[in-house]
Amino acid sequence: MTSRVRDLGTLGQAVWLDFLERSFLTEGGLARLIAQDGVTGVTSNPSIFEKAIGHGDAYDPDIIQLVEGGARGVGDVYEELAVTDIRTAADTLRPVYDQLGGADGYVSIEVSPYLADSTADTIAEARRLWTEIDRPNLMIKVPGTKAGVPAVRRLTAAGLNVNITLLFALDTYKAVAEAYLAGLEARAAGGEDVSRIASVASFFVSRIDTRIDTVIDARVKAGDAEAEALRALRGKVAIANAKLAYQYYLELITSDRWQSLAARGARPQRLLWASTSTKDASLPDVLYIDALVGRDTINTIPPKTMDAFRDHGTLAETLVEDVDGACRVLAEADRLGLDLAGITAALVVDGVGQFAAASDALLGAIAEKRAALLGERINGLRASLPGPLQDAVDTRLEAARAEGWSRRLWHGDASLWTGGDEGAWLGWLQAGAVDRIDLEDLAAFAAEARSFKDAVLLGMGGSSLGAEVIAGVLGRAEGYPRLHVLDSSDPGQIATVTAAIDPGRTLFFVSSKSGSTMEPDLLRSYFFDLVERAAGTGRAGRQFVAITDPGSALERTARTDGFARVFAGDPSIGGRYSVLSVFGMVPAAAMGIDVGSLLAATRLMVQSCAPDVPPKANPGFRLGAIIGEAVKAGRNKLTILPSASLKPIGAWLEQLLAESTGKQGRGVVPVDLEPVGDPAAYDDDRLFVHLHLAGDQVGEPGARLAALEKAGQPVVRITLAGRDRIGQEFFRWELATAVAGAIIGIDPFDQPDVEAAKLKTRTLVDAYERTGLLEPGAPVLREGALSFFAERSAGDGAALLRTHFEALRPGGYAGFLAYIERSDVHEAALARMRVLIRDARRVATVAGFGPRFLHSTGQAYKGGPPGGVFLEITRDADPDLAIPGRRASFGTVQMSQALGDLEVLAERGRRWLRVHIDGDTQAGLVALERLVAAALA
Ligand SMILES: O=P(O)(O)OC[C@H]1O[C@](O)(CO)[C@@H](O)[C@@H]1O
Repeated sequence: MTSRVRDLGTLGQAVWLDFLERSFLTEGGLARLIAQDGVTGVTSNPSIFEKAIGHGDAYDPDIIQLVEGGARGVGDVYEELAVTDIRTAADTLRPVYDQLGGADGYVSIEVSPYLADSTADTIAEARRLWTEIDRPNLMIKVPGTKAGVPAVRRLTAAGLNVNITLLFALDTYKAVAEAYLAGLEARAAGGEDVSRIASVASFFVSRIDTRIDTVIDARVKAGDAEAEALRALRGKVAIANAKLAYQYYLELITSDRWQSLAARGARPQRLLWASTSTKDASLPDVLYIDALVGRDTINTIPPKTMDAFRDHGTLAETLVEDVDGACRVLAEADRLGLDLAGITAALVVDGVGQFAAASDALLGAIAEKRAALLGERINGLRASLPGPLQDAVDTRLEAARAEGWSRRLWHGDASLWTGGDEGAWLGWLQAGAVDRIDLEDLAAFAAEARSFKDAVLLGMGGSSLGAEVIAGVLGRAEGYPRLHVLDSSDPGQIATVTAAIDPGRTLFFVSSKSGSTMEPDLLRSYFFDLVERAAGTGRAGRQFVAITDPGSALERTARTDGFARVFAGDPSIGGRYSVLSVFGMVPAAAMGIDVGSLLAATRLMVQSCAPDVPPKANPGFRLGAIIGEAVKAGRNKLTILPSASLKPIGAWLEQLLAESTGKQGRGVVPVDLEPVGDPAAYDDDRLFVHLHLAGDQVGEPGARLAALEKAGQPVVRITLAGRDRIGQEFFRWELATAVAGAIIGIDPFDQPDVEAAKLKTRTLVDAYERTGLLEPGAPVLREGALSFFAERSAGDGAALLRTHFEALRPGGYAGFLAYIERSDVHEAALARMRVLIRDARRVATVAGFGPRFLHSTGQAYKGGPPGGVFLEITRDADPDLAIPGRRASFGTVQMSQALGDLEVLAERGRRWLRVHIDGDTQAGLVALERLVAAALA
């Protein structure tokens, strides 16, 4: 059968197919084109795969199999699918390749466009694909970028077939041709065979005209004096450019340099015309086939254009016709100021961008299919946002995609944040990885832990909050110790834990990344002494376990005191990001929790947030964009509304968000444990996040969310199908916080304002050790059991409180800093006062128990957004508790912390008032509540 397409071969031009798709391959489409039209090759690119895989359901059975077969990430899924298709195409073309002795019969696959700026990464990926696909008639496509050209030389020298893509400019083509020659020469110099290597230089044609003609049309429309001359160049420049490239090729193959390689059997690098479908409907649809026919070249043609050529193409060796005319076209373009060099340079950048966008679309489509397949195995997220916020989030996600944020974040590119040392603090990204936690060792440790009735974890902030969530949400398994978290210097709180345990049958975790935090150190000495007294001198160590970063003071103490175990943290993970590392997993194991399956469930989320998942399809990025854009829109009070079983996650989220983002006068102020109210109670500074565990009652938050949503408040709903999905939220929120930090423009891994309060405390405690004195200042008022400390007096207690609350402004917030025992009763008393203030003033309210919050939200209260108005509550430590070997008691330490905290708040210009309770704390709180109500009335 005759075929006009096949006849191109008689003129020395090979025809390749610029298309690939699974069913087309498996149903014999390619084989038919080979047989009927003499097609001798196939090219693919990210856009082709996007069209093939990203739409419809042809690949779904494979995707299901891949996802179910090992919960793989989307990049892996894509590659498996692409590799399968490329192998099939290569095998279909193999007879052609064999028949032509390797002169043709190739199929091309492109390295990831994300690597276009890195020579080393391009080389590594090309080699990986070459080895994985393992076909002699494979070509690896490398972009003709600055970084791509040196890769061509190295890959050619290594014996790979290379197709250099995205060539527009003659100069780049010359550099690429040179790289091929140099690569072959390097091989020849090493005595290696050069006869089995093929290469093509893919010149993109129509895109040049599209750009130039747009400029021409604009100038003509604007009444350019040269309108006629400009119009005459429409649809001509790209072809002229290609003709000159071909002239260069003809020169090159006659050069001595080439001839000596040819004598060794080397094959010339053929020119391949790509982008040959006509984009401008006013030009002939076979323009870029008809005009580019020449010996030893290739035209890679999309199916529709091939059909058109088959129907009405013209067969003539046009490439060498009227070369002078081509020179004249380019000279005329130059005279008319059409900037071909600028346009071709921009086209390379654009081309990489387009392929990256296609890859993103494809990976996003796979991510969506994967998420649908995983169903409830992955926690859901639904957001209902007011229009402008939704628009800002969408714009951000698209910008983040175009700027490669996901990949840059995973690669530790600090320019996403402040360009500081952020890249050194990303160890948590790997924390969910299988090999990071020694599961066998943890299982052995869990078996040892069974002999204890209770476990007490001594640690602050990130060194305890994660473990507390795990204990509260997952609970201990039968036969394993009950976990008590002690993150306080409050004597009452310490006494409560002490009373709840049998010191001789309790395991103690001393948990501190830095190993130098004051509270766990004091608590360690207190409990060590207690156990020594119960178990006998020299025997306490076996009940103690340290979790700390290598080389810390705590590690040394643990060795000296004969601790049973020392678990080493990862110094590239900051405290608040450490829950999926030993800081959360070791206590989890002690509670009999199956850490392996917790991490396996978590990994589904990690993979959903992987670098190759574009931001819009990436659950962590989506949440981060919502938080970051909400902050930018003034909605910086992230109000946490968990369902009953998830309540403990609030404190962990508070630290993560506040300490990470609350600095330089910006960031999130998390609002936890504030009872949910009616829409009228809220201003427009909120973002509500509801976390719901399947099986929990919808309850208060759930029921009121709809009303809030209706009132135009932004509401995010996160759903967990099971308790073991809690790890997914740890990871999602860590990533979201890092993303929000990038949007807000701060370093989410430091805590610059925490240190100040620590220093003040230390000074006060040290002074006390020397003098036995702690000067709490003189109250401006005593009223019943309450003493008021303020900058100035203002009448009675209610009046003082009224003046205090009058400082609250829209967008500000009221804070309770309670240096009292953390208990349900106290929490409820604070909650009642919070509601009074919120409903009276329409401001957000926060509350923290001291010193616990100092290691958490304290950062944002001091360094974050202004507008905080703080009421500090202290009380007499009665009974107090002594600290072994120290003059200062726990009560003294706690009071020093309260005073140090206030000093720093005052220094930072925050509004403050301290109320000290004499005698019974509960009664004092009741009295205070009455005064607060009166003050707000
Ligand atoms: O684990 P460490 O070093 O004892 O620190 C405990 C907590 O204290 C802080 O450093 C704040 O003081 C937190 O960032 C941290 O999570």
